[in-house]
Amino acid sequence: MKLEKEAILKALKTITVAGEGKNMVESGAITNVITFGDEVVVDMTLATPALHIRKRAEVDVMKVIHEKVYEKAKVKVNVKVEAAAAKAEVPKIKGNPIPGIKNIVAVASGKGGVGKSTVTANLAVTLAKMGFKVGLLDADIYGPSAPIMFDVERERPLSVKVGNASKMKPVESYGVKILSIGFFTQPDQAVVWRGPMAAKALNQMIFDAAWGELDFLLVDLPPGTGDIHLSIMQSLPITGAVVVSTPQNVALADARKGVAMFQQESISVPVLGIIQNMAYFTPEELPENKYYLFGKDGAKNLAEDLNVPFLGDLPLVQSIREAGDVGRPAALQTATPLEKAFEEMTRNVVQEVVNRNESLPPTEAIKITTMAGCSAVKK
Ligand SMILES: Nc1ncnc2c1ncn2[C@@H]1O[C@H](COP(=O)(O)OP(=O)(O)OP(=O)(O)O)[C@@H](O)[C@H]1O
Repeated sequence: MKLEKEAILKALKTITVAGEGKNMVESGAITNVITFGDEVVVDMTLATPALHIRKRAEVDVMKVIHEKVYEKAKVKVNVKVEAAAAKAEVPKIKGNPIPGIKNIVAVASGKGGVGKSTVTANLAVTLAKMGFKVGLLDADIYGPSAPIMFDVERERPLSVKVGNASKMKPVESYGVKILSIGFFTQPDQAVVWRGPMAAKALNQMIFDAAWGELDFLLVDLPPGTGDIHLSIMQSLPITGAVVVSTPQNVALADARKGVAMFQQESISVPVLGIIQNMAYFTPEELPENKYYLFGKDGAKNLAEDLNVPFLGDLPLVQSIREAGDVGRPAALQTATPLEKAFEEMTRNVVQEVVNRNESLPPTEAIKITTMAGCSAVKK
């Protein structure tokens, strides 16, 4: 099938970029269309840096070409954001970037127990396998699990000299530098943290630590949308947030709140996307069979509904749980379908970080000084 440029342009004239009156061709958003056989490359330039609008425009272009021109067309959309327009819309940067740390990615979940820490651990080792320098800050004050998941329960961060200062050296496992609130508590003791105490401990793990050069610092947040989340967002210029959810309705309702927390005007942390954990159950002996125990595609539909990227499905399999319990994240098992699933999810996260960094300036560590900021989050 040979596609005609004219037919593609005609189809593109039927859609608009969100928030713009004219169609994509007339508004000048489409800057070039090239066809080769059944392949189409569409170049677009958008005036808005908003990730969800870019994503929507990309999806709309693909959809309209498939619907109106050729359903099997191989479509590639290159989106550029006009820098001048992008700068006008974003706030001034006044946060404290952490020297040496390029990207800070927060991993959150609305509901507890959906596999946020498991996903973070596997994301971390997959990034490390891909050659990135990775750190993991386990900020889950209610149930720090990184020490178990990385088999470093008995280790403690050592003190090292950096210049004249004494700094905490993260514990390293599988190529990931780790600091966890669990290194400072007794495993069998219930620790009740007051907000300011927890914030102080976290601040030390962030700023009094010798993280060195990192491409990614993943922050495993506690479940929910509470005080501690605010403390972290006040302290850290977070590049973006990933929200983990299962497809189940109760988890989705909380994931929606999680996304809303990051998108609050007073917080404005870009949401890189949603990961669907426990998307389906696959028994080890019947790897082709999928059972949708918690419902099908709930988190995927939520991502679409909220106009945020969908970052991938992870199955519910016994080996993920076992690997977590023995302290060797499942993504380290090579040549398995699971490794592939973790790699795909990780590639999507990296791609969204790249997209985000191309379209927005660094996030500022937010300043919340009034109770209004807090109550807004608890809505
Ligand atoms: N895809 C999966 N397949 C099998 N087991 C999983 C999967 N994801 C998570 N688990 C298991 O589910 C349990 C909860 O996972 P995890 O501790 O990662 O959740 P969490 O959301 O971080 O919980 P918390 O609310 O305590 O922070 C663990 O036992 C973990 O091994």
